[in-house]
Amino acid sequence: MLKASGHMPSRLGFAARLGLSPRFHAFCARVLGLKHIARAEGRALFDVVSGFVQSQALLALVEFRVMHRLTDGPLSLGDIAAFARVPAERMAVLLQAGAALRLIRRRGGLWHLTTRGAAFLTVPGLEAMVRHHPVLYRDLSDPVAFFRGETQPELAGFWPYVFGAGGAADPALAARYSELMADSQGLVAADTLGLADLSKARRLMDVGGGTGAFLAAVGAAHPAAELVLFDLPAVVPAANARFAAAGLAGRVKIVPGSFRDGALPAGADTITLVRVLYDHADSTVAALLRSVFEALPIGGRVVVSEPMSGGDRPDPATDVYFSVYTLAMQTGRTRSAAEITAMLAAAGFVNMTFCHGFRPYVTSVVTAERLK
Ligand SMILES: C[S@@+](CC[C@H](N)C(=O)[O-])C[C@H]1O[C@@H](n2cnc3c(N)ncnc32)[C@H](O)[C@@H]1O
Repeated sequence: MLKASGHMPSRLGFAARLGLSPRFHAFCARVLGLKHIARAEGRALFDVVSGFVQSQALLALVEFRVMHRLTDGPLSLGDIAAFARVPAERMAVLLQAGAALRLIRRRGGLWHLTTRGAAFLTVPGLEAMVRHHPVLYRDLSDPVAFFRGETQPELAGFWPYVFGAGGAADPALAARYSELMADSQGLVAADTLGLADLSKARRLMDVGGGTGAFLAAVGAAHPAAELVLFDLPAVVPAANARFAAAGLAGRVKIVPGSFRDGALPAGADTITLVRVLYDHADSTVAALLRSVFEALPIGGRVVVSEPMSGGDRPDPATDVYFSVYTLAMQTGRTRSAAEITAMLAAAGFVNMTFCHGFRPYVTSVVTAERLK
């Protein structure tokens, strides 16, 4: 335990040395201006300390379908306790927590849905993500052993394709993870199309395109582009139905295959990799980027879209959530734009551009060109 009044390592920065001094904290608590900063910092610190309880309270509200039921109108504590089959005094604690998280609120003795609670229900993929979290939560139950690499995370089994095409041979499993991905693809597609100008793409191939949600969005935004979907054989059948429903069946070619097992099909002038790189180890990504380079013509362009680490400026969303999530997957890694740029350069690409995401926890984009 560090004693503030005792010896302090001289290599500590000035701000950290101040932060370790109880006298400095006492001083801040007395001085107007500094007092507000100290309180805000204290709150932020407590949010970090209590974050796991917040997310478990949210999961309970979701599993009891409290917010869903409130979309039909306000309800009393007794009604909610009855349909959730929870003793009223315990449900009162959960509802109070939900109100503190601004997901619901109490007015006139009844519980109502708030704008934030309604947004939670309507943002595609958010509820599915929360319901999927018990797996990640179990994986992190012993964080010391987890970070030492002494555990066998369950998440690695949830995303079996990261170990090779054979891992995704089970159609039921493939359908389960494809659904989770497709649910959240709406936001990713909207932000990717806002960050990268794809208007010049004549033939666009989406590698690791899942069930085609991104290509459907590209097809709607760019009616003249020809579209190609490349993904594992177990994943692509579900894409047919999506393209037929979107009236895109005639414009999309589906190519089943694994980018680990050989060259990518040539012919596209633009190749997109949406939430693909962060699933895989550096060696797999290096080989994939080289295959993308080989498949593109001179003048061709690659577009990488996924949540990225903040690198030198750590990002509270991506560097905590996605970095730990991809670590639990065992093969994945949440890379910064600088790391992705360096890997693109190593594959032969030039003219890299980085478009910082509007919502970095949804996606950011790096593009690059093949010029020789
Ligand atoms: C995280 S999902 C992203 C799906 C989609 N791009 C999206 O953003 O919703 C990764 C995708 O890469 C595909 N994938 C993984 N390994 C692959 C491989 N070796 N060859 C082709 N596709 C692969 C998976 O099947 C999956 O559809």
